[in-house]
Amino acid sequence: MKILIVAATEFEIAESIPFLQEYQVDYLITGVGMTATAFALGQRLAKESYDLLVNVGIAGTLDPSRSLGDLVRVTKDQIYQFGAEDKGNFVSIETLGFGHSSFHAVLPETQLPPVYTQLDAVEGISVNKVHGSEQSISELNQTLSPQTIESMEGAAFFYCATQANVPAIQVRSISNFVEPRNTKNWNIPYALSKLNHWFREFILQHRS
Ligand SMILES: O=C(O)c1cccc(C(=O)CC[C@H]2O[C@@H](n3cnc4c(=O)[nH]cnc43)[C@H](O)[C@@H]2O)c1
Repeated sequence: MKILIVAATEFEIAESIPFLQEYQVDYLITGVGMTATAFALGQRLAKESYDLLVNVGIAGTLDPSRSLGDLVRVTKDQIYQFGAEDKGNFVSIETLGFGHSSFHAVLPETQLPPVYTQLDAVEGISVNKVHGSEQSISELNQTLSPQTIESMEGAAFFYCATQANVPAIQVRSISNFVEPRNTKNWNIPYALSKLNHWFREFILQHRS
């Protein structure tokens, strides 16, 4: 099975690049955000065929019961607030009739290994602006499930995979809580160490 590992930045998968080269697993660095992700992945999928796309990265969580470094599988991801404002109300892109905002993981026909299936399944939102104020976070808490995670790429990744009809999964390691901005509370090195360990194990289990 031909796998493509997709990450926003090289930094996020740097410690595993020698491993990916040794096991001849392709990887793609897209750049941060939905636009960069869609362009880079769209270009790659126009040239190469894959059996499974794996989006890996870090994320914030709304869930106070989580620990930094927890790994989650994202089964559904939405482009957050994709639509229009109508005075005080939000009108979704679906209601406007211009498309979709939510996209899903699609599993391949062959069973994925326990290292994936045993992860907690959560929903994600993809944003252009990381939430970082009491007011905007309180709106999130009123409208989303408490387990929701936030990234800047996930929905674009699922969108591309859906358009290209390729199975795709997304796994994120929690680097921070979605809270009023304080990056001193983030633990990116620990989250990345857990993430890299996870996807190396995923590749090994998947091959055996
Ligand atoms: O503002 C800073 O100083 C800062 C320092 C390190 C990283 C950032 C990011 O915004 C990283 C964005 C990057 O990581 C993902 N990510 C991680 N946590 C979140 C989050 O709470 N909300 C949205 N995205 C997050 C994201 O997918 C990007 O790839 C800032």
